[in-house]
Amino acid sequence: MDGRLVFALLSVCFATFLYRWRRTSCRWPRPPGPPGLPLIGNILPKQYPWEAIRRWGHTYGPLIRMSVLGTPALVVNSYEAAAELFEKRSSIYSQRHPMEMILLCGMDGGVLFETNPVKLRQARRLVATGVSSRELDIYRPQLRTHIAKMLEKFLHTPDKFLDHIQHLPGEIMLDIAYGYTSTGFNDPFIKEAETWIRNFAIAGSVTEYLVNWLPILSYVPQWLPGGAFKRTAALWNKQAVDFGESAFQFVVKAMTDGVSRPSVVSKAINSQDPYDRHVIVKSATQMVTGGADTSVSVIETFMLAMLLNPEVQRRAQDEIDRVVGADRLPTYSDRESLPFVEAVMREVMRWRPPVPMVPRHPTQDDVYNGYFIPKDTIVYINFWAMLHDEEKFPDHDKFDPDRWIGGGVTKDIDPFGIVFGFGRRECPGKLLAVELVFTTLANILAVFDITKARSTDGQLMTPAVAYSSGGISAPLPFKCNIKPRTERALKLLQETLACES
Ligand code: HEM
Repeated sequence: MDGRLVFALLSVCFATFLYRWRRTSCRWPRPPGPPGLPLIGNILPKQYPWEAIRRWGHTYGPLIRMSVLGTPALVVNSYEAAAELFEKRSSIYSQRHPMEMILLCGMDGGVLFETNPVKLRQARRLVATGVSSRELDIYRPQLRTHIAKMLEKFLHTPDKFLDHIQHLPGEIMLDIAYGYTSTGFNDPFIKEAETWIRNFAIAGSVTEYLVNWLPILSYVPQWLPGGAFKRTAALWNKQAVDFGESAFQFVVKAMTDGVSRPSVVSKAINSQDPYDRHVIVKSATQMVTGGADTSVSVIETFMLAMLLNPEVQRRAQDEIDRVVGADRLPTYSDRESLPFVEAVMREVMRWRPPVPMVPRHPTQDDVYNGYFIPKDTIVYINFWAMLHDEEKFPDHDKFDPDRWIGGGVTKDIDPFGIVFGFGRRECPGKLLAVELVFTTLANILAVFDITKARSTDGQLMTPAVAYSSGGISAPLPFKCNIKPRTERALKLLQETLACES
């Protein structure tokens, strides 16, 4: 080999070594963490990794260092550390890189994973202004109609209640994002959206795909054994692109034909301050996925909690009967007058937060509490650990809305201040989510009793509290009995439906 080439190579190696040595021999220690296996590092349990990491916190404290297949990661388990890093130091901790599987599936960019600051600002603006409190006034009647229609489905096919809940937020999000009205169960567009939502949740899971921790695997050809994930990614990529494009084109055509309805996308297309087309297409699809599965999980958790805690259900229903009366169904404007229903909603979010952890990527080296956090570490915010902190929530795994009655709710324990994230990347759909969830919960309570179902041999069945372990965690399928509470409640529902139609 040419001597100059050897010299150049040696120089590069030496410079790399020096750079790494300088960073690792930095005078600050790294945060503590569980010892890992050589090369493999730490092995995260496939089920509920956030709970395992919460328990590690008993030994290692609020910041936990891990390494998975050579990729360094840090998990923030406490509210105090999260508020400091993601709010006070948000200029360092507001970046989110797409995981490798998300990249392979073409689900990167948009509001969730844009790394270009100009496009990210556009994307945040698009969603934040699209579902601001002013815009919600426009969408409120649609929201109520969708909820009333779901209650009607509960009435006719109560055993399919999980399907009905699954469809509700997706239909609302398609309506708000694109002005699209679903034609029912077999609506092809809804099906496309649901496929995209499902694919997205799996691709973004911390434990589902090895390539998310070992990006070099993305070079494995599709046809090799072990390359199946590449075939999956190619299919999901096509589905993601097809869905984003057809949804966007639906709005463009409706606008051209003069029949478009108010929507986030039509508002963005008409904006005086123009948006990049890609930003609109990707951010709108991510709004659908960001708003759908999260809200589904919350409503399903509510059903499970009511089933398992009949006395809580009765107290919430009594409050609605007392405050709202028997002449109408509850609306969002009743929220302040229904403190126990509010406490139920708060406890649902705390007990089983739909998004247990999210990743961020510091854009520069940092030191927190005497610990060194290097720039390229993936930093996970463990919302689950914050909401299951035994010191703040005694008997933390018990569903107990009374935690929220009578005392002040400080920021460090308020689930509404935690489950939607922190700082500049906080969920931009928070207002919509809270309104959607509150209105749905209050209306279900007003119209229906939720009780245990019976098995074929007549025994009452108590469902297990078992959840999926993807990026968004939701109850595994369970059965329950849904019956209208009174003739009066039924009549009110029918009147509401007639009025909305
Ligand atoms: C109960 C329902 C919901 C929960 C628990 C939830 C939770 C979250 C969380 C934890 C994040 C990440 C925040 C962070 O990094 O700190 C997020 C981001 C996001 N959410 Fe929500 N969300 C919900 C509903 C919605 C709705 C209805 C929308 C519709 C507009 C939405 C759209 C988004 C978007 C677009 C992002 C990405 C923001 C960014 O990365 O800058 N979410 N959400």
